Amino acid sequence: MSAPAVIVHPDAGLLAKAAAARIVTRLVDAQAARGSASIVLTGGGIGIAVLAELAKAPARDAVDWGALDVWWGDERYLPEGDPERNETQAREALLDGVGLDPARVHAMPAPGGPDGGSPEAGAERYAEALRAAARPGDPLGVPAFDVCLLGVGPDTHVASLFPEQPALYEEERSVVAVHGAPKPPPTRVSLTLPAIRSAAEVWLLASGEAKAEAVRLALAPEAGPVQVPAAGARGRSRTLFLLDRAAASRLPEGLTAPGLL
Ligand SMILES: O=C1O[C@H](COP(=O)(O)O)[C@@H](O)[C@H](O)[C@H]1O
Repeated sequence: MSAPAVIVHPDAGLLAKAAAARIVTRLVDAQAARGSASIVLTGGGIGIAVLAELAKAPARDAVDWGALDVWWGDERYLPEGDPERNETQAREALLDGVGLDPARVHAMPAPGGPDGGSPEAGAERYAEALRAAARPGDPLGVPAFDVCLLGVGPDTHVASLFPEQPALYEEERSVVAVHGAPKPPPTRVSLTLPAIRSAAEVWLLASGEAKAEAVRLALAPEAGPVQVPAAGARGRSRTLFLLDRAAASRLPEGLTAPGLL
């Protein structure tokens, strides 16, 4: 697991633009090296703002969108097309406007699909799709995503992994159903921390004063992932905290890159 690096932008708007530019570079580099790329999307305010900026980015078509696998870190277990689904919001912000291969857009399950209304069955089906995309030897049967985006909640949750919930003890499964989430809706589907850690790069996004304490805790050396899920989200080769000044306002001096605060 990589040690986190912190990059601070002046405000949420610039954070979203800079993260979008960084995604273009990351995907273009991966496609130049291997011919294809993969990304894990997040929901949430700043996560969707980044996708909207990506849709407007002048360099966006440097990405070969048809050679990109799109996965999700979590989904709110709501019917397909529901405006609160992370998938619906991502489609509106970006996905419907670029030339993705529909077979490579791996939406998480919804009630009413082939799972008989069971989020557990949906989670297992998603884990199977991950296994099918993984290479032999990939731990847990999860592909080594080029980049996994994660919003950080004010309670330090990432994906749909909320503090102290059973999903945080999961070591065998890559995808789980979540019941009783403290943020609506209560039923969700989520990658587990071991699955998130299979990503080459994990980028945690946070903006606004309401996230400042969560960000501080996520970077505190003593934080454990059961109490502070964001502290357990790390990439194999790189972990970035992409913040605005307000979200970074409680970090100790010396943790942020010089000249950026
Ligand atoms: O419900 C969710 O919340 C988190 C964070 O959202 P934010 O609006 O506080 O940034 C998000 O990362 C997750 O994907 C989503 O399902």
